[in-house]
Amino acid sequence: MSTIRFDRVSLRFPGSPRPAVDRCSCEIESGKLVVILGHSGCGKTTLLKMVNRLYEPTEGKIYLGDTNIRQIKPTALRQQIGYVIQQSGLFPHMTVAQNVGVVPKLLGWNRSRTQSRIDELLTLVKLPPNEYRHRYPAQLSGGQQQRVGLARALAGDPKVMLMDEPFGAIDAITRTGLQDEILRLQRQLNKTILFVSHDVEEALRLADRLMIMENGQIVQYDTPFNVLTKPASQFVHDLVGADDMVRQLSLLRVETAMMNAPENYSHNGEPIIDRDDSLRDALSLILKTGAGRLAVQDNGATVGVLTLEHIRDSTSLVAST
Ligand SMILES: Nc1ncnc2c1ncn2[C@@H]1O[C@H](COP(=O)(O)OP(=O)(O)OP(=O)(O)O)[C@@H](O)[C@H]1O
Repeated sequence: MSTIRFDRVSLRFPGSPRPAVDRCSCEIESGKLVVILGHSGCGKTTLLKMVNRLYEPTEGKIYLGDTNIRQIKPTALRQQIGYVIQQSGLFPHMTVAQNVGVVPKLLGWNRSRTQSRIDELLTLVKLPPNEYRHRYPAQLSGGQQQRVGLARALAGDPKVMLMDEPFGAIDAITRTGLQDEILRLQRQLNKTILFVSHDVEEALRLADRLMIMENGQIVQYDTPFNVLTKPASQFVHDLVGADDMVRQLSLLRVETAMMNAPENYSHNGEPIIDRDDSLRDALSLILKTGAGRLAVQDNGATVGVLTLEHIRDSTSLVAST
């Protein structure tokens, strides 16, 4: 089990008047992507760094599955947890292949297993191994460096990934592409991911669950849809921009409002939309084609249907808050 559970976790840095993380309790379900969202200084990174024991809580406990992480040696723990940070953290004097091979080497894998894992991972993050294997980090763009950082974090096949503003320093267009990659990879790999962001659009786009933090505390932990439609406080409402409907339609994914396809559903020529597309895209497709409903697809398979009513239901919920 790769559930992460925080049990009344606090951390007060020495000499600080108030805790950076204050009595946080919550459970991250196995296989979910949870985005920690909040203003600068609210404790996001501090909470994240306690999971791989870069910081130790001053109170409370953190469990990985059923095990209190204090019972796991930090080095062993970090081999089980992938870690991606903003500035990729690649070793500049090592090639791409050597960087990705760091954890397999630590785990004592032989040369051929390590090499094939490196090629598999570079292919997974869309960097053709023949072209990129021998390059140094300085010979890559910022977005490519982050892809290598991601491949490196995935190398030991960890069940848990910690990602601390991994795309924070990347331009907006590359960033959207990398977010798409994360969604695609997550469908394929099903990791438990804790992802820190202070970008609302990124958070709403990626998260299965949003963890909203304010002054070291978790003030709401829910799906993006519920956070937008039922913000727990004025602070959350203002943070996520809960009264801008058009913006919300462009941020919420089709899958948040669709109805799952019935078991015997067969595609009948309806216009097709991807489950990761926005509700705004879906609305314009309905208006453009005049279709009664859209077939929602994932990798060519129909997984749901979406009608104007589904979209209207989601916006009327928003409007009523
Ligand atoms: N090593 C440290 N020693 C003392 N105080 C710290 C330390 N690291 C962080 N803090 C303080 O703890 C609080 C939370 O910091 P943290 O880095 O977790 O915030 P954050 O939400 O990740 O912010 P940002 O979005 O700016 O990265 C801040 O007030 C910060 O100044």
